[in-house]
Amino acid sequence: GPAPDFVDAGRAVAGLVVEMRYAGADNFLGRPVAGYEAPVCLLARPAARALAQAQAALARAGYGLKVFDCYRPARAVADFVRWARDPRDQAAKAEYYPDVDKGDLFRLGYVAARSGHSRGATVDLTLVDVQTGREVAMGTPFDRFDPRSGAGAAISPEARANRERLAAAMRRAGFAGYAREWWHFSLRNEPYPATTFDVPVRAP
Ligand SMILES: C[C@@H](N)C(=O)N[C@H](C)C(=O)O
Ligand SMILES: [Zn+2]
Repeated sequence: GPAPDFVDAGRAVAGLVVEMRYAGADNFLGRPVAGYEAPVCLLARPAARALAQAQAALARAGYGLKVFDCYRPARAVADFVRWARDPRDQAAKAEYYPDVDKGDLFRLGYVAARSGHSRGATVDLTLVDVQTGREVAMGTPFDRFDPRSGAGAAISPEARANRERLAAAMRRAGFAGYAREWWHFSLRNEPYPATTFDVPVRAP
């Protein structure tokens, strides 16, 4: 199909912290994921623009955004699916899915077999304190596949306020959250609502 109009959000969004977890080994597979050839955050142009709006609004309150995943090629999702079918490989279980069977991650909605990330307008992200550069408390770490990562979980008042601050900024910029994962947001008005892309993640 035609090449999507993706931009490097690390360049397009002033102050954005980029930590592409699936390009390295610190993720729920415990190894780099297929299709991530460079640790860059690619997003469809209107999604990058909306992210810049959220980042600018948060900056006025002393916060910034750190992204963990952006555009995700279809081959990366296929890698997730293959990995989930191999019960012998549990390298990252203790850190990422201590209380769920890896074979249930799709059925429980923690990982999608057809992901909005592959359309280039979905991001996984958290808040950082601009002064210290440190991530704020969110109750659970990114990609902890557990009910405590979802809406209505019993977490500290501080973590609840931080989740709400992130969600409010993203909402105002045009993104919708996801009830099971505090870090996952999709642009409501997607430029490619019906296209799953598979071009690898490379520095543009
Ligand atoms: C795997 C996790 N970071 C995520 O993005 N989950 C949603 C459901 C997805 O895979 O689209
Ligand atoms: Zn996500």
